[in-house]
Amino acid sequence: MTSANFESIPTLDYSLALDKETKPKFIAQLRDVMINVGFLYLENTPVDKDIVSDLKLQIPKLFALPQDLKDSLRMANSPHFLGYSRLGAELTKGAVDYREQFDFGTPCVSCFKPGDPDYWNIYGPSQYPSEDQLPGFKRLHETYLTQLHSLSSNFLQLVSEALGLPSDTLDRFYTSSGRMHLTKIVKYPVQQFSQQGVGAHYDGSMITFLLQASEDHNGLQAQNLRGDWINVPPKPNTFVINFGRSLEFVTQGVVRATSHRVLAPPPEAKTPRYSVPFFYSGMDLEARVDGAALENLLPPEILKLRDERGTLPTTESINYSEYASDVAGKVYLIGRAKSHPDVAERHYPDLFKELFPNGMPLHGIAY
Ligand SMILES: O=C(O)CCC(=O)C(=O)O
Ligand SMILES: [Fe+2]
Repeated sequence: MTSANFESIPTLDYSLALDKETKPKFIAQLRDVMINVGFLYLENTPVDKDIVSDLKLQIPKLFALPQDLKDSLRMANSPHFLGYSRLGAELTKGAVDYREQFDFGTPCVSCFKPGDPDYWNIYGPSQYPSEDQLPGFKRLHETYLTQLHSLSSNFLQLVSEALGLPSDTLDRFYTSSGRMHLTKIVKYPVQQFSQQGVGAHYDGSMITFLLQASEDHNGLQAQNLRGDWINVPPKPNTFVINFGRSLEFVTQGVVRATSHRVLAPPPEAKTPRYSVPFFYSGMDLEARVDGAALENLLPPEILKLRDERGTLPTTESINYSEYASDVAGKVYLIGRAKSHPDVAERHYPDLFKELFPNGMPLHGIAY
């Protein structure tokens, strides 16, 4: 068994899950890791290695586009919170994040109609540089997203099985085909002084698949049950998987949403750090993912493992607690609005006033 006070991040071999003989071993390892650690490296996935290496080559070119072109794709254009954010535009836990990023969704057409709840407007089309500006990028990235989407839905089934439930149990939160999953392409430039790349937080998505696209950079850290920060260094040919608050809520705390953060590269790093998180976040907008959702389904022996692990006495992350009372779409919108108040002010003025009664914040709330 791994310890909830882990000192390093375990690695799971996805190929074990694809073979009938070895699948039970994989499921047992996954159960242990998702209850005690909430973070893992996944190796031997079916994601095409050539697509991953082509994407890694394209990322510096994406950020090297002229600043006015990047600004023309700014997130404030988009009610779906998709687009470009300049360095320092995002806030986590009351402080500026030193990262520059593009947020994209899996291909999606907005289904929002006037009169719908405002959170129906959070899924919609992405803003890409044109084919002339960055040849091949959109097609490559969308192919990558298709593969990550397929890996996510297969992995979610393994999570259900590791909970001792039928493999399609968690699919009920993702029933419609038109949902959008969120991804970011992120650049953390070298900083002269110690700075947060992104502050301590939980993810809201059920599962996050992170590609650490700069092989030689530390920076990502996960928090164990004692509150210590543990390095999650890049490991070639793997994805880092972590679980988010919606899965923690829906499993009544069995699966750990693990607090994590990124330290910006220090001057000796010399080069920026790049990363690509893919959030399996496109749940049904009206889904409730509170503890009642799977009530009476979770087997007592699984709940016992949770109780033996204990709960977190110390954490620096407190976000996404709204899952206890609001539907998934609303919680997603609140999280996005708190991270990007300028987008919220423009496209969701009523919500902006509710969240920021004193006007545009100098510092964000805990997202
Ligand atoms: O860039 C990373 O390595 C992690 C980013 C992250 O945790 C996030 O965007 O939620
Ligand atoms: Fe995260």
